[in-house]
Amino acid sequence: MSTPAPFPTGTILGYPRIGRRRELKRAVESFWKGDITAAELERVSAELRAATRDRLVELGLDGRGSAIPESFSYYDQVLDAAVTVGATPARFSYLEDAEGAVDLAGYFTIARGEGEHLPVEMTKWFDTNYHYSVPEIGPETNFHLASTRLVAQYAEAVAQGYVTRPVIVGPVTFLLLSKASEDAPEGFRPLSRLADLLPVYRELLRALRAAGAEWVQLDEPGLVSESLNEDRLTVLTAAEKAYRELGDDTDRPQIFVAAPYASLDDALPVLAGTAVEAISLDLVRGSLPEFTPGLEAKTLVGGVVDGHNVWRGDLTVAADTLEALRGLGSGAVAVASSTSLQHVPHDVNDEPYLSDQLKSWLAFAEQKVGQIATLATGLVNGRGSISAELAASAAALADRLAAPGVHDPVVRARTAALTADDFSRGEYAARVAAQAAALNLPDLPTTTIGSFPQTGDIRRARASFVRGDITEAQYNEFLREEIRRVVALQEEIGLDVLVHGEPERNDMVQYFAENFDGFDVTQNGWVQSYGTRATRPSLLWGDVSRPAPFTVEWSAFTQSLTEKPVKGMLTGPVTILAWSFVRDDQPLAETANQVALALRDEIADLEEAGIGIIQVDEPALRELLPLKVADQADYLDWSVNSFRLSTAGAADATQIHTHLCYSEFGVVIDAIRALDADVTSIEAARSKMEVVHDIKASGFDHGIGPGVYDIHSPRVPSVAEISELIATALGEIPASQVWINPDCGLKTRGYEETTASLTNILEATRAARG
Ligand SMILES: CN1c2c(nc(N)[nH]c2=O)NC[C@@H]1CNc1ccc(C(=O)N[C@@H](CCC(=O)N[C@@H](CCC(=O)N[C@@H](CCC(=O)O)C(=O)O)C(=O)O)C(=O)O)cc1
Ligand SMILES: N[C@@H](CCS)C(=O)O
Ligand SMILES: [Zn+2]
Repeated sequence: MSTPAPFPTGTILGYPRIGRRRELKRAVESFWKGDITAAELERVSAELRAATRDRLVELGLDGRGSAIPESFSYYDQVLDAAVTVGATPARFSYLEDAEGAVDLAGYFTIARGEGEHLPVEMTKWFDTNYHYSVPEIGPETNFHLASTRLVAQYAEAVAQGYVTRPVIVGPVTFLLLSKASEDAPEGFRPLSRLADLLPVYRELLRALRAAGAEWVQLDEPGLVSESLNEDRLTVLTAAEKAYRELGDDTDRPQIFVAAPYASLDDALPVLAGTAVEAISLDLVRGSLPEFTPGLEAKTLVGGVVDGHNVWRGDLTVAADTLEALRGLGSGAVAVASSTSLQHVPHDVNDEPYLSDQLKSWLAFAEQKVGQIATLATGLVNGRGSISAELAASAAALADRLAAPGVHDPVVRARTAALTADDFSRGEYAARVAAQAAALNLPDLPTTTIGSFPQTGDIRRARASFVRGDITEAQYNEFLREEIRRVVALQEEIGLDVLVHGEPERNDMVQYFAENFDGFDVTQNGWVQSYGTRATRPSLLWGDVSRPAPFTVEWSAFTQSLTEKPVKGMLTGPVTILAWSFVRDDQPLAETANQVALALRDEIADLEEAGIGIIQVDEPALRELLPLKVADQADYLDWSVNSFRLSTAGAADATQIHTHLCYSEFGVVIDAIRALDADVTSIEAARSKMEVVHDIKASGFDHGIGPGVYDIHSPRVPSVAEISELIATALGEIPASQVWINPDCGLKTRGYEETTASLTNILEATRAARG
């Protein structure tokens, strides 16, 4: 390498790519529908990328100094890496051209499936609410450089006048996040293919260098996690091999290894011993490392601006941390976001309905870039040069900590007075007897998870109401009519425990945030959840309480329509926290208990209104599990306790359900038992009832509804298939414990497949009862 360019003093690890108004979602979905061509989609995307680069320079990043990450993705960054290295699952090989490359349509087909070809699996990305497409790797995977899209994007930036920094998931993380392909032999480990994968990365790096790239970013969060399927020594050995081999190549851009979401710990000395030129440290989640030989030759990139949350934070603390980092080695220090900013919305100033005070406490992606530019100035010109910004940040933080609502004495008194009794219900045996007498349910009771299809009509009616085009009375009557239909449908199908279908909810967390004190919701604060789907995480800024009942009216109305028991439907405290941006000025456990008490109040009112079954959903229980093993016990303790606090006020005769999905729950099965819900419905169909073995092995003795219908696909399961799943469950779990239900809510499905699937479920259940 000739005269290496220095690492930029201020940078970010990645930027939201969906567009301020979800332009990418609209363009991609239009392409899927055939309304626009691939070329038109490429044009919209190129415009988005160009606008992002321009904006990042306006906000203070160095446009010619490799500070702007090329972190765009049409759908998912892991899928991008897979198609780059030629890892097309065998069932999609028909999508490949003679060079083994797939085009844009093929790329989406791998993500979404086609006909009989199931899509690649999707699972959560570290401890975030982002979901990636899981690569499938086997001995047969023919690694080769199959896409040079990243090189083309770099060239596009150059043509725009910039020198940017291409970003790709690094080889170790890529393999750690992969699963064994269908054709792989039992026990095959994707990481065993590292030696075959590295030459492809080397070729890609050479191509980027040839195009002029000074720096490339390889994302390696796999190195911070202790929760992936390989032992630590294997991971460290792989990291050493990967970065020694890539580092020793001379014809490459300088390598920046990014390690977000926690500290690198023992992976840091490993990287320090290789030739990579820069390493990022997540100094928000992780702590400052000790002096490590080898680091003096690297640029240490301090991730001091939280990429995973929206608070403005304390810039002085960030500046102090950077100083301490500088003290660690004699090399260069730079400032960055702790993670990619893909986890936060675009712009606080794009929120017309938030108060100026709340906005002054917040930093979304644009504001965070501004903070990084400020800290970079401080690194170069000294603290004095940014004293005004440091003072403004300190003032905003002081204002936040003293604001009414952030400390509500009534809420504080309530949590302070909690005793052990508040976390426990009566004996399970007594509950079973009381519920049997109250509910009179058949063997193998059938139910659904809560939501029925959120049709375009429902979303349009809500949009009309929000815009003021229809009155509240009109909107409510529309919802009641929807509920009448859903109840009639469930009675016709023959379900035993009915639901209202959740038509009034825009989102299972945002709806609660709108009805609790201590929260605000955003108008445009979209954050990508997966592919073209996004959510608007709520802002949990203050002490939480519930001013008035809000689900009771809907549940009571529904119960008035039927003789069958209606299940009230709440979102649990852990999930509300996991899917919101949560205040960072007190332990999560304290905030979780406040939310739990707000839910407890709602449960008391539901009981009062005659609702005998109440479900408290905790799909995100597994999601917040810390990446470091040492932190997991404490998390499971407070999360389980908050669920228990929310439900322990219920009478013995009230049947408490919970529901878990979106993860594999085997590792937290003891925590699930400890929730002490009377009935737990859990995603199982998608993994062909695998979880049932864990349930049996754990001695789980409460009600359990392993899902028999994979609601992630429009496929209607046949009676025979469902019967087989029921038989598997009954082979492991006593029939007296078993409930029959789908894997999850039906909100993303259409009515046709929903009706057909539920009808088949009932037919299979009747046969099993016989
Ligand atoms: C279940 N999951 C959830 C997570 N987090 C949550 N907070 N909520 C969740 O449900 N995390 C894990 C998973 C992630 N899975 C999903 C699945 C599906 C979506 C999704 O489909 N999102 C929609 C947006 C949903 C929504 O909030 N809708 C609003 C309306 C917003 C809107 O787009 N309005 C239109 C106008 C409507 C019209 O005229 O048709 C507009 O503004 O243009 C609502 O219903 O009121 C998505 O489109 O991405 C997300 C996560
Ligand atoms: N009650 C919710 C749970 C989703 S995880 C639903 O049915 O959509
Ligand atoms: Zn679910």
